[in-house]
Amino acid sequence: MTHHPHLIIAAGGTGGHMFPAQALAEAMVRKGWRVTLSTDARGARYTGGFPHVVEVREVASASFARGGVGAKLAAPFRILGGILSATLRMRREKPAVVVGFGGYPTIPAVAAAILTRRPRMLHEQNGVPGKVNRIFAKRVDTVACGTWPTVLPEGAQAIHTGNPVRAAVLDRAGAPYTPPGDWPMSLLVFGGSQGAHVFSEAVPAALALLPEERRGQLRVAQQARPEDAEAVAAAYEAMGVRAEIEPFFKDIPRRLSEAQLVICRAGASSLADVSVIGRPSILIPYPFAANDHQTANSKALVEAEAAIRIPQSKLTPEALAEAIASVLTQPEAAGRMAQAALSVGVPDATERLVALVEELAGLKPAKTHEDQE
Ligand SMILES: CC(=O)N[C@H]1[C@@H](OP(=O)(O)OP(=O)(O)OC[C@H]2O[C@@H](n3ccc(=O)[nH]c3=O)[C@H](O)[C@@H]2O)O[C@H](CO)[C@@H](O)[C@@H]1O
Repeated sequence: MTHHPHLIIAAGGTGGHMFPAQALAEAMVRKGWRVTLSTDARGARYTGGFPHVVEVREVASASFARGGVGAKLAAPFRILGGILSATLRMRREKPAVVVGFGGYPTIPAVAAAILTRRPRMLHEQNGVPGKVNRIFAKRVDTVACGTWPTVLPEGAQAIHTGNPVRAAVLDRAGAPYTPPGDWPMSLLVFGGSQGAHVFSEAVPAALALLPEERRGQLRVAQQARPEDAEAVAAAYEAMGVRAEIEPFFKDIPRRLSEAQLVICRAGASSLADVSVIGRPSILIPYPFAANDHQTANSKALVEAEAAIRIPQSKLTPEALAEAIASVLTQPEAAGRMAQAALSVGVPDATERLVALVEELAGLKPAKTHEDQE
């Protein structure tokens, strides 16, 4: 019987953690590894997208943040129980590597890897780590960072891998950018996976301030929550702007590649998409994200002068209109922004994660920090 190295991937039950976990799982399965996913019931629902050879191991979900008083009191015991059974199992199984992607459901597997001294790493998607990754950051061999720089506890071993993006984004990586000119200009507006209510008022109000002839050249595609869609469509129609309004665009990669300007939040995957394809952007970080991590996420693009950041507290129609006009009326500057975005993008994030896993398993010589860019 051939020996397949065993990778345990632990990921919390939200798209933000699951998506990069899935990208790594697929790549490792292709390499002939046996992959086990450790997640909770919520995470198990995402696993439809995982390669079927991945074995899903559900852990009792025990978040301190959710549930009633009874659930909160029981949470530490459930977590301890989870750690204990994961530890006993890991002692038997001796996985080659354990990778945690963040979230409460990763506690048992990552803690067990620490207790049984298995090679282990974390992947942190955001510029400020979530609670669980912050606790474990110094007790793993490596923290692979989706966002660079990432604020980590002192002493943690950090390496920049970027956040994996989907195949449809990679197909358009660095697609030639058409700077704004006299032809129709496309403006793409989207929130995170849920959409952003503020954009439904702010963007039409900003476009209303642009000179009429400029407005006439615009083609807007805007993600809006279902309850806002009608009002947004009516606002654009009233000012003669051609607009497509959808609750969720399935073809964001194509739309990004065709956009002259993107207005979005600063979620980790959104920024990975924008920077791998390479488009100028106006970013309005979601102000209630834990530890304001979206502002941290946007740092690299803003410092590279690829993006204009407007804090939500300063998001007036005037400020947004000024930012939009500054990109759309300066084709050369817009072209430079698109190029600068590419310098932040990491199209080979999945390969970088794979290389780290192989290195931890002792299958590849360790890279020194100097080898990194
Ligand atoms: C509100 C909140 O706390 N959001 C968090 C959540 O992001 P959330 O999952 O909301 O947002 P992300 O930016 O990470 O991902 C959104 C993904 O959906 C795509 N998309 C979006 C709109 C659309 O119409 N079609 C479409 O395909 C985007 O291109 C992107 O690939 O997890 C991320 C990763 O931990 C964090 O960085 C975010 O801060």
